[in-house]
Amino acid sequence: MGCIEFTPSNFTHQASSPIRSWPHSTCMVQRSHCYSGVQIKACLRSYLPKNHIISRYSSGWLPPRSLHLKNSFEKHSMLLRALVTSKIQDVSTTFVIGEEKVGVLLLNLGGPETLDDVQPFLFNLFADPDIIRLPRLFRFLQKPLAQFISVMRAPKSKEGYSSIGGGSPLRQITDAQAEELRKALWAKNVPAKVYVGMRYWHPFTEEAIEQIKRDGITKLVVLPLYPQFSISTSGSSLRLLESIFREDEYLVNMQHTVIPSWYQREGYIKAMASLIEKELEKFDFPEKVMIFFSAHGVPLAYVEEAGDPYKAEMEECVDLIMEQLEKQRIRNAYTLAYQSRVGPVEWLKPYTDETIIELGQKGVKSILAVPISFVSEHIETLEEIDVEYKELALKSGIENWGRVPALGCEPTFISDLADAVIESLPYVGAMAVSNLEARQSLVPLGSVEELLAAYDSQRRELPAPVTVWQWGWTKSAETWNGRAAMLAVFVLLVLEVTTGEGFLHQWGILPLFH
Ligand SMILES: C=CC1=C(C)c2cc3[nH]c(cc4nc(cc5[nH]c(cc1n2)c(C)c5CCC(=O)O)C(CCC(=O)O)=C4C)c(C)c3C=C
Ligand SMILES: [Fe+2]
Repeated sequence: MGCIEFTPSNFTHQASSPIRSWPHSTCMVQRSHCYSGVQIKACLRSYLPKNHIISRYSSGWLPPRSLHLKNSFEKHSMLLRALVTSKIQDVSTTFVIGEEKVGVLLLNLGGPETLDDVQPFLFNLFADPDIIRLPRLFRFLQKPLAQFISVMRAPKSKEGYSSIGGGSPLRQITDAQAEELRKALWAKNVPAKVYVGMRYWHPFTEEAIEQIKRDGITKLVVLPLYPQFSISTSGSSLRLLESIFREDEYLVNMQHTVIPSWYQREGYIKAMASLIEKELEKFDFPEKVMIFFSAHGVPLAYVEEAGDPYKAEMEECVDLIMEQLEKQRIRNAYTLAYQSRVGPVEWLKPYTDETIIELGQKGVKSILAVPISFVSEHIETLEEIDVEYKELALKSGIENWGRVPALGCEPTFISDLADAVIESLPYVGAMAVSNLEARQSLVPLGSVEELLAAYDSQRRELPAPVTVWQWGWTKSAETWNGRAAMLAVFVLLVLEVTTGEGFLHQWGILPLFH
């Protein structure tokens, strides 16, 4: 076995945190393929930041997982790049045991821990312009509107949360995932610290960032806990992070990289497939069960007008899981639908509830629901799927219902997340790869700013706000609730202007117009 050796002479591009004692690193590249030395050098050059020196090339061999990628040097060079990345164990260790301190920031949504938290949690959610984006002229209404909607929705949301034990389990599960990820990283010789930053509830992203600063982290891997990217989830968290980074001198100089989505990773796909296989075995006739992937929806306009890659990533993710199941000789029928829509605008279709009814009408007797857009149990698995959809299915003629648990701390999954972090380490602080490379690489990476620019290059407006909300759990209430909401917002505005008191004054917005 030969090896490729290279010496990263000066990996950093920011003078504030140089790696002063980078050792001579050796990277093994397996060879069973026809690369020429020139090709491998070219490949390494394309992967490494410009100032890296490839000190010596001898030979290498490629591992089996590359063999299906035939005939394309471009593909091979990508693969080789990924291999180089994943094999640099000694370099990764250098990141943390040298003068650098590596942190991993897990981004998640957060959830109310008690019933009293529900309304303020909802306020934070609806105050997010990536959830409701008002036309520029009406931006000043964002907070009053969020206050209004959250107050109106809170009673029904509370019902939901009280039925699952009085609060969201999200914090507890995410903390456990962080701890398991930390252990997995240490077991792989990467002694990093892992932080949790929630978008809408404690521990808020701001709190995590404060801790990161106190700990003196110099290199940060940002890992949203959403397998697929959506403007409304990872995008929103990253946008917030971007604004925090911009305003803080320490953070501006801290090197970071982002793993924007990871639904395509082998470990994640295998973990999902094995959970599905295990649940299928609980049915009397496993091969007759319809595998029903149920993803959280987003308004259709996010995908069609704002360019959200969520739907495409979701569909690809389902295909990959089904391919994996096929390898495990499981060839069940399957379908993908979208749940949890809010308000009367059109969301991604088909809708989960309508699809369940249709399947019942077509004579399907057994369904295994697979929550696919989130890796923790939460209100929408524990209440919506386990209670509402199950009930609907049974009413629609489906006799057998099962549900795949969320991944949580499943070891294969956590170990794969750790690998994703390790593979991303050489990118930390390196000049970002081009958009093309980011899209093709096994772990697409880039800085927060570049990522957001790639997804939202012209800062296009997200679709018109969903101003008409449903705040009941039932769909039939939508229209009237929506009309009432519009009327109430109108009355609210009239009162504000005529009395000089109200939400806008409270937030110091309206005096601007006096
Ligand atoms: C990938 C997952 C999610 C997407 C996409 C998403 C988009 C999205 N959500 C709302 C509105 C609400 N979401 C709520 C809770 C909630 N949302 C997700 C995930 C995604 N949301 C999770 C995991 C949770 C549950 C958190 C928990 O506490 O367990 C809620 C609050 C619950 C309720 O009252 O129904 C709202 C409201 C919109 C509008 C949106 C896309 C624009
Ligand atoms: Fe949501």
